[in-house]
Amino acid sequence: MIQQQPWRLIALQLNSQPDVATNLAAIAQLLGQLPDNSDQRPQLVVLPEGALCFAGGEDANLQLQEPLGLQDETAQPVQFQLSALAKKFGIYLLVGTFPTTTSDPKRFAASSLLFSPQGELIADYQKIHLFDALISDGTGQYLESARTMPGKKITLAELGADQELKLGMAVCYDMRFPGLFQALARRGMNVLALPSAFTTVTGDAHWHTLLRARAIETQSFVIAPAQTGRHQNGRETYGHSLIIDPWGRILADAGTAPGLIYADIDLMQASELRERMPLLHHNRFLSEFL
Ligand SMILES: O=C(O)CNC(=O)[C@H](CS)NC(=O)CCC(=O)C(=O)O
Repeated sequence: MIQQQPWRLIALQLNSQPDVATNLAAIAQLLGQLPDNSDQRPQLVVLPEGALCFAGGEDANLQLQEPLGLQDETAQPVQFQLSALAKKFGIYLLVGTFPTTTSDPKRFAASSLLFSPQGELIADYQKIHLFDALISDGTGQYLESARTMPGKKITLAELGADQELKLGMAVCYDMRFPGLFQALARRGMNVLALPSAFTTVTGDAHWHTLLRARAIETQSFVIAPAQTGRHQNGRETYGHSLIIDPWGRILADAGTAPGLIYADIDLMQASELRERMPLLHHNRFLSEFL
C-alpha cells in the first residue's frame, strides 16, 4: 500500500502597508481564522511577496532589513516574531519576502523564509529575477534592482514527517523564467510556492496562464499568494491568490479581497501523474540539446 500524504496548503492574500506592526497584526488575525483541522493535517501557510512592508518608498525595506537567521532577537526582531507565529499556530510558515542584509549596504536580498511548526528557520531563498520593467499602469517604471541584490541559489526544502513535501521556492517575477522550475523539478519538487505582488495590468494578462503552465509542466502543485488592491503609494496589485493542482486545475482563487484560501491535497496525485506521463524522462531538450 502506498502511503497517503494529506496536506493542507493555505495562502494568505494581503493588502500590505508600509508599517510592519500593522502587517504583522493582519497576518496574526488571519492565522487566527485558520479553518478547522481536526484531522491533524500538516499545514503549509504561505504569505505574499512584501508581506511585512509594502509600498513604503525607496528605503523602507533597507531600514527594515535584518541579517538572515535567528541568532539575536535585538538584531532580528521581525524574524523572531515570524518564528513565534509559526510555533503558536503549529504551521509551516513561508514568508515571501523579507529584506535581509547583503554585502552591499545599498541593497537588500528579497528573502523567502520558511519556518517549521517548532519555529526554526529551515530554508531561505533569495529572489533571482528582478522586476525592472516599464508597465502601462499608474506606477510605470519598476526598478527592483536599484535596491535589491539578486539571489544566486536554487532552494528546494523538504517538509513533513517523511520529508514528503518537496517545496520549490521562487518569487513573483521568477515565474516568467521556466528554466528555474525545470531545475527544481529535476530535484524532485512536488509543490511550488510563488509568493507574489503582481501588477494589475500584467496580472490581468498573464497571471493565471503562467501559473497554470508552471503547474502543468512541472507536474507539481502551485501555491501563489498575492498582494491585492491599492497600496499607500498608489500602486495597485492584482490579487487572485491561487492554488493549482499538477493537472493545471485551479483548486482555489482568492479574487480581489484580502483573506485566505486553502486546499487539501494529496501528494500522490503528482507522483501518479508522473508515472502515467513521465515528462522529466521524456525531456530530450534537457538531455540532448543543452
Ligand atoms: O516592491 C516590493 O515591495 C515587493 N516586490 C514587488 O512588488 C516586486 C518587485 S517591484 N513585484 C514584481 O516582481 C511584480 C512582477 C510582475 O508584476 C510581473 O512579472 O508581471
